[in-house]
Amino acid sequence: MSQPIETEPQDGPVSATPLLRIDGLTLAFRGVRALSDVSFDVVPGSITAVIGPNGAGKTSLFNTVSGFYRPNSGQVYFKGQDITRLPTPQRAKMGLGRSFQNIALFRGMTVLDNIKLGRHAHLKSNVLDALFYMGRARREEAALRADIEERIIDFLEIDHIRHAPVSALSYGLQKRVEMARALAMQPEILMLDEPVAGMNREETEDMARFILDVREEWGITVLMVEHDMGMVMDLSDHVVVLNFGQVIAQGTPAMVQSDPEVIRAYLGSGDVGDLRRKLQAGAIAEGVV
Ligand SMILES: Nc1ncnc2c1ncn2[C@@H]1O[C@H](COP(=O)(O)OP(=O)(O)OP(=O)(O)O)[C@@H](O)[C@H]1O
Repeated sequence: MSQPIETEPQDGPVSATPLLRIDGLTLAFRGVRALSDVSFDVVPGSITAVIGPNGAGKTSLFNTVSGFYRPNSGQVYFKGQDITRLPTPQRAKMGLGRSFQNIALFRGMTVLDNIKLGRHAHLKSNVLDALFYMGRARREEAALRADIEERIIDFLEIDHIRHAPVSALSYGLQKRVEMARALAMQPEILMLDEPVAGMNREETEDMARFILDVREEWGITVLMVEHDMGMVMDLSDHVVVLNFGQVIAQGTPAMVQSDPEVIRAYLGSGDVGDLRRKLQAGAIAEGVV
């Protein structure tokens, strides 16, 4: 039985038990090390971003945390419990929700039906549970579910498309529906894999607002992988930088933006994107690289 974990005592505000702790994760594919001894904490109520050049290991990390990959070594703790060996659906039931880099919706189904699918993480799964899960309790849960779905639809401003097939929607709206489905799982932590990839400026700003509101209004902790540096730096409380499967820096956006190793990693990979633009007025101009 795993023991609950606490963070090291810190200066400043009272330290909280991390909602998610990544502890020494190593993952290799036929000799290729995708992750090497990766460790960091996600504090409850935070927005934490994982960034890094192409091939740095971000998706591998997400897949390991959500249970699609088994690490070669290291642990993942969620709410103080070791979930490293737990199957994906059980992680979801515990409150770990995620969206995918490439939209994973049922394209022929309506928006509402896709959102309803999110609830399956909470369906009773064994026979005894099913036998007791009848009558009043069931009706009450159905009413509660409908209420949650309505709140999500309202929150994400997708009422006008609730009966539209997903395949008829713009890319930006599909990403929003994917977020709605993840919220329907009633997660405590929402893992977003490139939430604004492929979006235009307006769609990106909308999504950024929703991510902030998910934290502010719903109290959900957010862990995201994102290439859009402007958004990462604007939204995040904590940024973890991966390069070749290793954590090369972590801290506040201001700290990682001026970290010479981070700048070198991005410049070296050619995957500079708008980091260069963001940094030009700062660290690069100051000659740290
Ligand atoms: N299923 C797999 N089989 C073999 N190698 C893999 C697999 N998935 C990832 N890798 C390798 O692991 C390393 C990390 O890849 P990963 O996709 O996690 O990086 P990433 O940071 O998400 O990249 P991107 O920003 O391009 O999405 C790369 O060298 C990649 O080729």
